[in-house]
Amino acid sequence: MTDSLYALLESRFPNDRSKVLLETGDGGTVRYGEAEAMATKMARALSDLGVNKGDRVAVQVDKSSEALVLYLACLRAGFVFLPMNTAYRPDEVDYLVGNAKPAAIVCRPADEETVRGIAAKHGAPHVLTLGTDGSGSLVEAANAAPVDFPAVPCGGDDLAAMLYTSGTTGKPKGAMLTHRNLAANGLDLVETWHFSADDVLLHALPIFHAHGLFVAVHCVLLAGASMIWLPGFKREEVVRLLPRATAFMGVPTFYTRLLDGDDFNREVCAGMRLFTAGSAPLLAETHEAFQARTGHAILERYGMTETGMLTGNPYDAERRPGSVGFPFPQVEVRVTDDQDRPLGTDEIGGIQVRGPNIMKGYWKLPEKTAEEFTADGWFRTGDIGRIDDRGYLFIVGRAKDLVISGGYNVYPKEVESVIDELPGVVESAVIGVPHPDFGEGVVAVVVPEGDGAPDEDAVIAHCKEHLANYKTPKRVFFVPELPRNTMGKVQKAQLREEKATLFRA
Ligand SMILES: Nc1ncnc2c1ncn2[C@@H]1O[C@H](COP(=O)(O)OP(=O)(O)OP(=O)(O)O)[C@@H](O)[C@H]1O
Repeated sequence: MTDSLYALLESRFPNDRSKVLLETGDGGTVRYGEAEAMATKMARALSDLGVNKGDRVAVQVDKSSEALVLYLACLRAGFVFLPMNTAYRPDEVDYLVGNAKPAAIVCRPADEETVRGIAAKHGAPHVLTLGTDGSGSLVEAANAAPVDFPAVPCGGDDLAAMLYTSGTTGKPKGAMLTHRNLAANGLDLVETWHFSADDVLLHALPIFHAHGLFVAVHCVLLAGASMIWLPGFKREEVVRLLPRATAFMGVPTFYTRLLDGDDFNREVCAGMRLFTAGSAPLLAETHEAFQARTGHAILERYGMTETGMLTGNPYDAERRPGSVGFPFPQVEVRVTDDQDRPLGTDEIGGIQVRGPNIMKGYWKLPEKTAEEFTADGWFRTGDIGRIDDRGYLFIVGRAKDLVISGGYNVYPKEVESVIDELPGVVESAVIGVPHPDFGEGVVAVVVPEGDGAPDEDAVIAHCKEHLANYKTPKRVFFVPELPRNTMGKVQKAQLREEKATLFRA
């Protein structure tokens, strides 16, 4: 008996292994049977080097079909897959390698020399390379290995993957995800979102993050479905290939970019049954514009690296713009006060979650882990929200974004919503920056649209009309666009840094 995620996935693979698992945008294909055989050979090659069950395999490579096969190989062998953001610079890789102590590092061929230096410094025994065209020493070693490596039995509690998160608040922490965590969440999603063997998912997300790696890939594998595998999000490619797909998963910026041209329309989406969004809040107006253009209501869901997916708008009932919907079947969600006491309908507090999907803890940080869980096993997400009388969850902000001005709590999301109502405003980001009197002063950064955009005084006047004075921005700045990372998250830390000395005498 094994609770290995690999065993579960394999049990769901189509009987006919000649079915296409993925197709690359330029017509190349990988069949289920080929992926299985190659994963076996890669597992064998890494194992022959001395990588053992429970060892971390750190990976910083561009998206390719081989990179996906490497993930499967690690699951098969019981290695802990540790994907790294492709944008990480050597210092960041150095930190992660020093912290995670991987037995092997797989990197882009061009980074080999740098990574070898990092590996030597931290005693990581093996460095292998993987290029986007299937080149590199990892594939060479796998090609030379026999198709002979029985799947390693794993317990539900054994680690399957480790993803580093929250670089925005200090040093990144490794979220330890077990076979049970990933399996439970994957099964919830496949069922809730009605994935079947007939689905074709257009995959344009990165795979170093939970969204593209777990949410998207597990839905496909657990349903025995297929995917079109793009190296990244390119608007023209997505518009070209959508007519061949049934499902698409994106971060909000994917959707605003798709809407940015008339060639994206109902016809392109005729065969689609599901669009999902997450990783960052989807603006209600994007949701509405998308529905008007395509007839599809984007299904917004909410999750975290540490927890997998937590809630989502319903598949069969109303998908409400601005809400992140209901808990997935195996997930419990509550909103609490500072003392972990559950709050009532529409009361705003910390979002806490519980279920088989919640991580085991932060790697080598037992104290930090203990802080994030209540005594009875609820995980503190750090997000702030409310649940309405129909059970829909709304995210109001993030605890780490909270601004405390003159002793009062200001939830940036509330102020942003008021500013965003103004004609001529595309979107806004509200931050707190050091202020000599108030501790923190509220500052708004606004993206204007067209000629009718309001000026600083107009934004402040509008806020004063709808919000208490302490919530009203003291200053307003205009920028052509907000700084975002690859997952579409607004980089508030960067904005705070830019404005850090604004109120200094
Ligand atoms: N649909 C959504 N609406 C609003 N916020 C969301 C949504 N989905 C995810 N989020 C936000 O993303 C957070 C989870 O993001 P993630 O685990 O990627 O790391 P992070 O905390 O943003 O930090 P880092 O990117 O530095 O790792 C959630 O806690 C929530 O704040």
